[in-house]
Amino acid sequence: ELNASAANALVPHGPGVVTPFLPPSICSVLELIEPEEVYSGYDNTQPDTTDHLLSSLNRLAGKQMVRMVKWAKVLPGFRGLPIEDQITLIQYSWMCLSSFCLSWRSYKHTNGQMLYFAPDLIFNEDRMQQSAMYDLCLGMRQVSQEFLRLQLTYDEFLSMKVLLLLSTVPKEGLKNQAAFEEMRVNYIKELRRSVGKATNNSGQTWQRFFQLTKLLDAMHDLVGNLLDFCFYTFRESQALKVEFPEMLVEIISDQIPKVESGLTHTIYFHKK
Ligand SMILES: Cc1noc(COc2cccc(F)c2F)c1-c1ccc(CNS(=O)(=O)C2(C)CC2)cc1
Repeated sequence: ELNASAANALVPHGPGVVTPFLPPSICSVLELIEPEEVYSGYDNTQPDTTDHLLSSLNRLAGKQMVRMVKWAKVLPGFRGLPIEDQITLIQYSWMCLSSFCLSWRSYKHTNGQMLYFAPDLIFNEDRMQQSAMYDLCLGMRQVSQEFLRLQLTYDEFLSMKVLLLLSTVPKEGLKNQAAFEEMRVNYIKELRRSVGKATNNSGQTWQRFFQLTKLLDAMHDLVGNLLDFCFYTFRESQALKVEFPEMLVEIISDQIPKVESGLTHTIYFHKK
């Protein structure tokens, strides 16, 4: 259907001369709307105590969330969903999106050696130990090392990220389930196109598509553990002296009862 619309989008300029007007490709829009990197404002003069590290991560997450919502609002197809569904999808997937972007930055900037939360907040081994979530950090680092092994391309990363936004839904379904499913199918096609470009449409395309969809499934298991840690830290934030910005308080308070009463459903590409 893109070809048909592209064909009749040919703009005639006088007899016989036709200048093709092609709508921007989805991947070029995704590149355009991708948010800039965010600084954490980490105070390096302070000791790397657990509460200082985690409070700084939370401040950074809050800043990232503002940009994530702005990104979703200009994401092709997302505006067409009912506002309640937009809020639900962002609320259910924010940790997954945040972690996936962390893996990409860690891959791009440190070749998967460290966790590149922000240009001014990079976790080496010591900080991972100090953060009280060493295993979670190792899990995230493994994802970025998988990006390195696969030599994940930017376009593959961008279409995979949209699929993560569209992977956790209410068990009882969204307000407009059909519009959601159409959007999801379109971004699966977009991922397929990006993989085709990365493999020069060789026989490797389907194998790579299989590997990338396996990687997306693996994100959910890691993020489930992250959310558990998040909900625990949130509940004990006073005792642990870990600060949460207003943006996160809002999202987490809304999300905890839904996750803990089993109202959320994660869409996997592959059977367990
Ligand atoms: C910012 C940011 N860039 O990536 C990520 C997600 O990835 C991880 C986050 C922490 C440890 C990991 F190993 C991750 F991989 C975030 C992020 C930071 C804080 C919170 C909410 N706070 S929280 O309770 O979950 C906590 C972590 C402070 C304890 C949510 C996301």
